[in-house]
Parts: sequence; structure tokens; C-alpha cells
Amino acid sequence: MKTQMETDLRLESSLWVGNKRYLAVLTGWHLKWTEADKKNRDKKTVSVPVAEVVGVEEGRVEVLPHKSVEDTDRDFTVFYVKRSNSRTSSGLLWRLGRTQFTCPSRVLRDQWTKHLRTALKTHSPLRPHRLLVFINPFGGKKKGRQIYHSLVAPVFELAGISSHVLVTERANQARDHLLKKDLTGFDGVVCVGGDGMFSEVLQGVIGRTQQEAGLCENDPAVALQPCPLHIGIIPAGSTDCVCYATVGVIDPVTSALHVVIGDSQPLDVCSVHHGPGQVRYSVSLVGYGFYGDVLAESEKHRWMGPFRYDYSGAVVFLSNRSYRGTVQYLPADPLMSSPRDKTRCLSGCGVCAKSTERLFTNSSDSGSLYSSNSGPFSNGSEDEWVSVDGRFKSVSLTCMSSSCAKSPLGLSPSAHLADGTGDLILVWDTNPLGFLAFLYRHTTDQDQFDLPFVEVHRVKAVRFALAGGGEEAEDSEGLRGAVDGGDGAYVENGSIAGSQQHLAAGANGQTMTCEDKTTSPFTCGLCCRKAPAVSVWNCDGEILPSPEICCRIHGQLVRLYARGIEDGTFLEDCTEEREECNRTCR
Ligand SMILES: Nc1ncnc2c1ncn2[C@@H]1O[C@H](COP(=O)(O)OP(=O)(O)OP(=O)(O)O)[C@@H](O)[C@H]1O
Repeated sequence: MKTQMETDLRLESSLWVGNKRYLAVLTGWHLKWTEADKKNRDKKTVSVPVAEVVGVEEGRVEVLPHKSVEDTDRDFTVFYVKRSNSRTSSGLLWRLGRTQFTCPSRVLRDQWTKHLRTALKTHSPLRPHRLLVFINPFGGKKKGRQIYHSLVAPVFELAGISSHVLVTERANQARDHLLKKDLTGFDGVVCVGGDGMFSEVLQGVIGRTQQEAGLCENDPAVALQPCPLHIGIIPAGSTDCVCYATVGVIDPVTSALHVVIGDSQPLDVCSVHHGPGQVRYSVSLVGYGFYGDVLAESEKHRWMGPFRYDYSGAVVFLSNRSYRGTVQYLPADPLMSSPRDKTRCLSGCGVCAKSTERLFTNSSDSGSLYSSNSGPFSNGSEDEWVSVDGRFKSVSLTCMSSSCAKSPLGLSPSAHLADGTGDLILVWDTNPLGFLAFLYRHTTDQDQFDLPFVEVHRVKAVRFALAGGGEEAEDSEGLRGAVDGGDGAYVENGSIAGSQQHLAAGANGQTMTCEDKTTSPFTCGLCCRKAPAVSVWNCDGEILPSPEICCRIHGQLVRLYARGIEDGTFLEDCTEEREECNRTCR
């Protein structure tokens, strides 16, 4: 049955596109045009959802690569999202589609533009009108400004968005601005840069929201307030992992189009509490051991540019370190999903949708994403926590797949963007060849968890403590000393092996012990004779000052201008113009 709105907006007439006549129809939700003079079988139909129309202009208008306007009486130009399959990425590239219609009269032209604009307002209520844009001029290949002005600003202008642009002059300027300045009237914040820039904006947007809500964000027991400002990412960094994992391609035009049509992708965020009153937010990687060491090592070689990560990865791999520690985690509901179920979190993901349902229908459920006073740190119950003690190559936690161009499936290929959980990956000490196999599998489609020294758990919270009640903390200056260029306190890399898994089941405190997975550390004798006893945490590219941390996943704390990775398989048959096919060409 048609709604009143659809009936009011319906418009149907014969229009020309170039030298061909089309029957154009605007229903409430779709704009379609079908070749009028062809026989049935050959008829070509293009169908665009109104929600994906970017803008409508009178006359003959071109926007990219250069703007040109020819003000004619009977023409109007429609700009819309046009998809093409990207062979190199997991998602779909979006381009600015453009079709120029010629009407028999000016009156009809004005009717079409008016109806289309009304349909846009009605069917895309989340489109931003005013955006705060931060550009990091030094991110990636230092092309942030150029990318924004040549590829993004024209699309924003076409969509009628007014942007307040700030080119940063120092690190953390965007974060400080978001924490302190007046943000009235902005619908969203856009960062032009890489993951570091996104992280700044994330800290700022979450911090500001909690300040305004009067919440103490440093307390892991506090359920944080979801952020009202959307975040847009225009990729212009070196890795752009968050963009890749949420859109599937690293492409500024695709990301700009997601912003203008007001797409909205909720995202889980991990609050990482390190030391009294210190909190950082992470979406992609909180990693200890290998990932912490690589970051610490790479800080010493900033002059190498992005190559420093490959170089430091090799150095750290050769030094063959492992670290003792106690990891505790609060498992997520295994009935909802598992990190090894081989599913992928694609656009319209059912697991995330179920979490959204829980979020909005049952906020008092202790397992719910936002239960106000029953979070994992406030219920006082240690019953469900699982404790693991031993020697690890790496301990990492991620709230998303963390895929990127180098690792197309990511750290945890079946992680979900918005299900209120994170994936904890424990890599026990092993020989260098085993660890190399683990690392290598990240670059292929082989299962990196299918190795005897690797465990993965879907969790709601994690704690990490140095083994032996922090006795090793005195050695913790080792790696950080190395970062500062100082002489750290090194110890002999002895074989402190041992692992136990305690599963306290309910009040009777049952304990399960699993076999020792830890091997004696292998030392090559050249570069790995001495190693620091304590590593550092890499929190989305920042080194944390304390090795002892606790983390909590906050379901759907922020929203991105994105929609998750679109599955491109159905586009195989769809031509450039997206001729109508039986499957949905959304
Ligand atoms: N004007 C500036 N001068 C120096 N540093 C800046 C400036 N603006 C932002 N930064 C900092 O630069 C760091 C790196 O920036 P960004 O993430 O944009 O690029 P990248 O490191 O090349 O990419 P990626 O993080 O994806 O690997 C960020 O942590 C950010 O805080």
C-alpha cells in the first residue's frame, strides 16, 4: 500500500537524456528512468534510491574533476551514488554518478527539482548540514589538504553541507578542540588523515560527551554515554585501518559520499584504563608483546616514514621476545557469535542488529551493552572471569576485524563492528618459525587461529597484570627506556614457563586447569640474548605508560558516517549504469 507521502511525491514524465527519450518516475523512495523507445527486452532501466541521491542542480552541471555550470531553462542534473567493484579491496568503490535530464518545459523542470529536493529531505533525515573538518597536513603522504579540497569539498558543497575546516598545526589539536570549544550546530566531525588522526577525534568526541553528561570516564565501572556527533573518516594516512575495516576500501570519494548521504554505522569502543585516572579509547588494536614492541621500536626510526613499521617488525621478530603476564577476561555470550564462526561482519550484519535490539529494548539486562550499573567492573562478581597465566608472544584485543590493505581479513576476520564485544587473541610463547607462520597467515586467507599456540576469545572486558603480582614491574623500564633511548634494566631471558587457566564456575569456585602451552624461549644467540622482562601496550598506535591495564568494551558508543562493508558479489552483472537486475542494486 502506498503512503500519502509517496503519492504526494510521485512524478512521472517523459524526459530526454542525451538524444534518447526516457520514462522517468519518482516514487517516494526511488528515482527510475527507462528507455522509452526500445522494445521490451532491450529496455534499460536505471534505478537510484532517493537516499543515495547526492544533489539536484538546475542546468547542466559538472562537479568532479572540475566544476562547470551551464544555466539552461529546461535541464536539470541529478548526482547520485554509483558503485563499482574494486578488485583490490574487500568493499565497493563509490563514485559520483551524474545524469543530465532535459524536460519539455521549464515548468516541468522546476517541478522535478522541487519534488526531488522534497524527497531528499523526507527520506534522508540523517544527512549532515554542518560539519567540523580536521585536516592533518602531515598524515600519510602529506596530501590531506589536496585530497580534501579537490575530491571532498566539491561533493560536500554539492550536497549543501557547510564545513568549518581546521588544518591542524600540532598533534592533539583536534582532540583539544573537541574537548574545549563550542560545538553547537555541528552534526558531525570529519577527520582527514590516518588512524592516529581518527584516534584523536575519537578521544575528543567521547571525552566531550562524557563531560557534558557529567560522567567520570576514568572509572571502568561507569557505563559511558553514546556520542551524538557522527564521525567521518576521509582516508589520508599510511594505514587507514579503521576506514578499511568499516567501508572496505580506502578511497576519499567513497568516504565523502558516505558522509553526505548521512550513513550511520555504530561502532563498539574499548576503554583502556591504565593507571589512576587515565583512560584511552581504542577501536582497532590494544596489543602487548610483539605489537607493543614494534611500536616502541618504530618510534626510534620515525625518520624512515611508513617503512619504519616493516623494519621494526623484522627487528622485533628477530629478537624473539616473549613476556610473562596474567590475562583475565570476561567472556561474551557464546550463543550470540564466536570469533571462529567464519562469518564476516558485512553491511546489515544480523549479529550487530540483534545487539542494537538488545541495546534499545532491554537496558536492564546485565549482559546488555549499556546496563547502567551492572557493567563488568561494577557488579563485584568475579565469578565469570577467566584467568590465564603464562608467557606470551603477544596479547591483543580488537573491537573490529582490523583489516587493512596488508592484511585484507585482519587481526580477527569474524569480529563485529557493533555487537558490544571484542576479540582477545593470545599467542603463547613459541618458536620463531611458528610465530612467523602466525604472522604470515594474516596476509593470506589461511586461519591464523588454527595453530596450537594461539587462542581467541570473544570478550566483554579484559584485565592484564604482570606475573608474580607485579614483581617484574621493576624491569618495566626496560622497553620504555629503550624507547627513550635510555638504558633499560634488562634481565636474562630465562625459561619462566607456565600457564594455567582457572575457570571459576559460580560460587563453588571450580577450577579448570589446561595443559601448559608454553615452550622454553628460543634464543638465537645473536640478537636475542637479553630482552626486557616487560613489554608495552600499543593502544591504536600510542604507547601506554603502564603495563597493567583493564579494558571494557562499550557497545555502539560512537557512530561513523559509514555502513559497513558492502558485499560486492552481486554487482558482477551490473553495468556502470546499474541496469535494473533482479537482485538488489542498493
Ligand atoms: N599538524 C600536525 N603536526 C604533527 N602531528 C600531527 C598534526 N596533526 C595531527 N598530528 C598527529 O599525527 C599523527 C599521525 O597522523 P595520521 O594518523 O593522520 O597519519 P599516519 O600516521 O601517516 O597514518 P596511520 O595512522 O593511518 O598509519 C596523529 O597521531 C596525530 O595526532
